[in-house]
Amino acid sequence: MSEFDTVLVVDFGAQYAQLIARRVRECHVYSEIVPSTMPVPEMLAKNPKAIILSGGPSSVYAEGAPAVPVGLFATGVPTFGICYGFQAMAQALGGIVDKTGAAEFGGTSLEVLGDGVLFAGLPAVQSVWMSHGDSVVGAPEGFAVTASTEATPVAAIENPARGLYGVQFHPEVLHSDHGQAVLQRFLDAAGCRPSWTMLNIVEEAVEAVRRQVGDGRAICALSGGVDSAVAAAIVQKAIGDRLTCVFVDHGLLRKGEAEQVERDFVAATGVKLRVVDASERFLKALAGVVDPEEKRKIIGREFIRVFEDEQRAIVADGPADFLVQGTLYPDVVESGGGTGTANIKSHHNVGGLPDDLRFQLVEPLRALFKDEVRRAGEQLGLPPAMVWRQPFPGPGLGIRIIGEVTAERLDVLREADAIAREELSRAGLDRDIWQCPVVLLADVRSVGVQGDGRTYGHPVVLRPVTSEDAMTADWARVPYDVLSRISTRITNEVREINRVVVDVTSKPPGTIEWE
Ligand SMILES: Nc1ncnc2c1ncn2[C@@H]1O[C@H](COP(=O)(O)OP(=O)(O)OP(=O)(O)O)[C@@H](O)[C@H]1O
Ligand SMILES: O=c1[nH]c(=O)c2[nH+]cn([C@@H]3O[C@H](COP(=O)(O)O)[C@@H](O)[C@H]3O)c2[nH]1
Ligand SMILES: NC(=O)CC[C@H](N)C(=O)O
Ligand SMILES: [Mg+2]
Repeated sequence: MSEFDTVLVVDFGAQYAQLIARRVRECHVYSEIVPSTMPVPEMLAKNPKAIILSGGPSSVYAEGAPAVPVGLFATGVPTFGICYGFQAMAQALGGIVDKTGAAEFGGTSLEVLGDGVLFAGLPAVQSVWMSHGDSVVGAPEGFAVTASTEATPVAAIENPARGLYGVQFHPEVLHSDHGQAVLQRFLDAAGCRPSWTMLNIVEEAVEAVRRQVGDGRAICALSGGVDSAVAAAIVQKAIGDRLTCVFVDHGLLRKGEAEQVERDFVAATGVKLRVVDASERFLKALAGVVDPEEKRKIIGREFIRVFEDEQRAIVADGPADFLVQGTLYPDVVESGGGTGTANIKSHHNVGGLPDDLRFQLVEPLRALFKDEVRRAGEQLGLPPAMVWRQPFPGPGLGIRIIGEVTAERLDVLREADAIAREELSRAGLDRDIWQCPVVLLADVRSVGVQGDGRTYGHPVVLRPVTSEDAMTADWARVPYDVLSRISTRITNEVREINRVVVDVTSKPPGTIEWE
């Protein structure tokens, strides 16, 4: 018997399918996503202890709407439907789903009815987060209705004898006050043991890499950030010194970054590291380019070209056909890589990869969120400074210069960025702030007065944000005196900049980076 139980999340095209999986993992039960088109025997091969049906954009009664996989309810595996998944379950079992005109979006008050399993011991009235236009108007036979809202009389149903449960609201979002508790009750009812930890995922990942790479060789795209450091540590455990890490100085790094990464990474891990100065080729490729997606694609392509050169350079050692990247789930979903999700921006390591990629990718963290990766990093014994380092995007300062990227502009931004980082650290805010991009509006000028003379310089934008996982973010309330010190120092010390502004936009609607 496996040491831990598995819960499958059947994805009907939800924005937040991974969020469901992650909430299950927070209950110490392993969880992974499968597409709703996966046949039931394939699901059973994964030996699921329970199944969760996700939300999705379709209406169950529409033509071509994704349906519950045939035969699922006959398997006897306890199943929990959420939103679309709830509607699909109700319909499949003979209930009635319709567009009632009673749409609910956002916070909604839910009234618990009777003594069901999912709401046991929870408040009789609670706030839940809704996002639906269709409703279950008739529960299937054998099911009790266990909650309702003003607009939705059938807001939750259950048939504990069959292990089937469904809710109209989204327990996975933090805005549902007792969402995590509802999920926990389902997992308990399904008999899932809380025995899964990050250690399991590390061990599983090491095993999977061993299977994938066999006795081959790999190079790891190493950035000094937490994601690639954890990925490298996992792959090193799997294949030892058949791994070589490659850190690319693309000229878009921050002040002192190349030296710091080279020094600290090798000291902390003992992994073989090659540092490549490729700044000239990146700058050349970016000359004249202003479109963000174009920049991202160029950077993604140049990265790969550098790795190919490196592959040839270390070939004396034997060929390295595998490329390890610290890709996380948000990189994938924003690049449009989820089932039916939109392309927001092409992350260089996913949507920015060239079509003629010859490497086989090794991405042990592709299903995880940053805070989960940090926990894995701690389990692997990486030093806190590495585990807690703020994220810095692979395309670097290239996507923080709005306009063409040039060597001079990079120098200006590097100085401003170094000052902001120094002052935020000095104020002890590193752990409170997720990250603080500094953005140079290179094509914008404004009039200033300095030393009794007129200036006509550029603004920089400070973009301090707080976040749990980079999927959503809020602007950080940095104390005024800290902002004031940053502003004064930047305008005093960086001649080209005569104005500092603060970005007070959450995500959504803004993204964290400006491009
Ligand atoms: N300068 C670089 N040299 C080599 N590989 C890089 C570089 N920058 C990014 N990468 C690769 O791209 C991946 C994605 O970058 P990303 O910034 O999301 O992750 P990270 O740098 O590892 O962690 P963090 O998000 O904390 O910065 C990295 O994990 C790494 O594999
Ligand atoms: O490796 C990366 N390659 C990229 O192309 C990329 N674009 C954004 N980011 C980082 O991802 C998080 C979410 O950023 P956005 O809100 O701007 O999409 C934030 O932490 C960003 O810094 C990137 N990381
Ligand atoms: N978020 C969802 O799963 C929505 C389900 C369905 N499309 C509705 O509007 O009711
Ligand atoms: Mg990074």
